[in-house]
Amino acid sequence: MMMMGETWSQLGSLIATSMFLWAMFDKYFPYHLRSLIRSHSKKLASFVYPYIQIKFHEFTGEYLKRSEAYAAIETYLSEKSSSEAKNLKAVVVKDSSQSVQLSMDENEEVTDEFEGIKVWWVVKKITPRTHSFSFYPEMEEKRYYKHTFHKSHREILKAITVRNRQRKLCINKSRKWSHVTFEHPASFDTLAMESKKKEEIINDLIKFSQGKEYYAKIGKPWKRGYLLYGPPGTGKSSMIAAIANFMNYDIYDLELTNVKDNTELRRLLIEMTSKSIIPASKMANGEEESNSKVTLSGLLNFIDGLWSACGGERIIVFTTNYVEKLDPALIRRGRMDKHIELSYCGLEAFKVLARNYLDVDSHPLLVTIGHLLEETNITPADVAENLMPKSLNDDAETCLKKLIEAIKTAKEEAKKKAEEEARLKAEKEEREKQEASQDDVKFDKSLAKEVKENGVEVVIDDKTLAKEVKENEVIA
Ligand SMILES: Nc1ncnc2c1ncn2[C@@H]1O[C@H](COP(=O)(O)OP(=O)(O)OP(=O)(O)O)[C@@H](O)[C@H]1O
Ligand SMILES: [Mg+2]
Repeated sequence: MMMMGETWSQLGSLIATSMFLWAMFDKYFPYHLRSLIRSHSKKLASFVYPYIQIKFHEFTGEYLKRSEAYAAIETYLSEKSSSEAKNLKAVVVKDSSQSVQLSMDENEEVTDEFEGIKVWWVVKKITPRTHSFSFYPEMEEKRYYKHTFHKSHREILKAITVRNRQRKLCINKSRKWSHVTFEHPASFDTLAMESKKKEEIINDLIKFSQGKEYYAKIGKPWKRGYLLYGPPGTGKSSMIAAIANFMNYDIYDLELTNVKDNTELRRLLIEMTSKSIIPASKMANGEEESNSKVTLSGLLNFIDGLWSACGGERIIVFTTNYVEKLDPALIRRGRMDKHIELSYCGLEAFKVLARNYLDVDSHPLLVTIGHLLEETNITPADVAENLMPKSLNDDAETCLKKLIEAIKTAKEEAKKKAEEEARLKAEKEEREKQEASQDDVKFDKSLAKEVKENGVEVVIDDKTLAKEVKENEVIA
């Protein structure tokens, strides 16, 4: 640590000397010689100071908002600095806890290792040179964290930054995309579904992300369509978030009812960046199509055409609660390459939720719940809701018992619903039967009337009618 500080101060004086020499050169050397020296001086500077520095200022923007990056670094370094740094300051955390957090004092330096790369952090303070009197001199001081690393790591850090870059959630409002930071915590780890199915999806995504050359070779656009289907609350939206997080993609949540016409749709689609995912859904009754000038099938057709012309990887995820009601043309392979069913909660999915929500890996009640889940249709959303502790006294066992009760209730309700449906079905069938026989009577009566008007005797049964008709024909 000391060594680093010393090296920097030596470098500082070396740079000051070169600045003086530079001014001399600038004044006395001819232009072409100056430009030659300038090009070499860059190499020299990077040779004598082979480090890259990044500053994170505490206050940013027009309204001097406290930077989230600065706050995050402060929190991150508070633990490190309390064991390493000699000069610390105590800050009261402004949340409900009102706890005290130790952070680095000005000019204090902390060494850190990031993915095997040595980096240094130092906090600096700028005090403005002002002659005016201020009641709050500390308000005018500006702090920043300086992050230093060797320039040989530039590429690796760049790759890490890309990997950790913040994802965007874009929505189309008043003809343009506007975005907020996408911070959904869903991941494949937290997604409740069978591990085999999960692995299959992950492998598919990895294969797709590595497929740039392959797609180019087979002459297909680098895009993939997923169809997620299943009842409400089975994790379709959660899976879209997990895919975006896993792939590091931005989400373009296209609201078709906000799109004026096809020209606007086309422009919005072209403006989408690479590495993006577009969710689309269809309601069962086609409601969206009546409200919107552009339709889902229109969107899919555009995507087929437009995305073929733009490079870059893109995923479209289509979700529905009613796969059986979809037009097969919408979900044919090539458009929706992989069809994934999200279903009611089974034992394996439940175990993911129990680990997530209660930190429970094994418990005697899991067997009971497993049996109950086999006999009952309950969504992961309902299971999750029941697993969540609702009061300070709720421990894992209380929550599991609550879930057992909820599954039993759901089972009971499903039984009642099935019985009710069976009763309604029987009633309907009975009604239809009666209506059919009334129709027969009506038909017979009108036939009888007609026959009578034509001077033929009333006939009731089919055989007699057939005979009568035959005879009439013969007479005719
Ligand atoms: N498979 C799952 N794994 C983890 N959590 C889930 C899962 N399914 C549902 N949940 C929980 O239930 C909530 C609702 O789920 P989600 O929004 O993903 O359902 P959905 O299938 O998209 O429903 P809808 O068809 O109504 O859009 C989620 O926020 C999550 O907490
Ligand atoms: Mg959803």
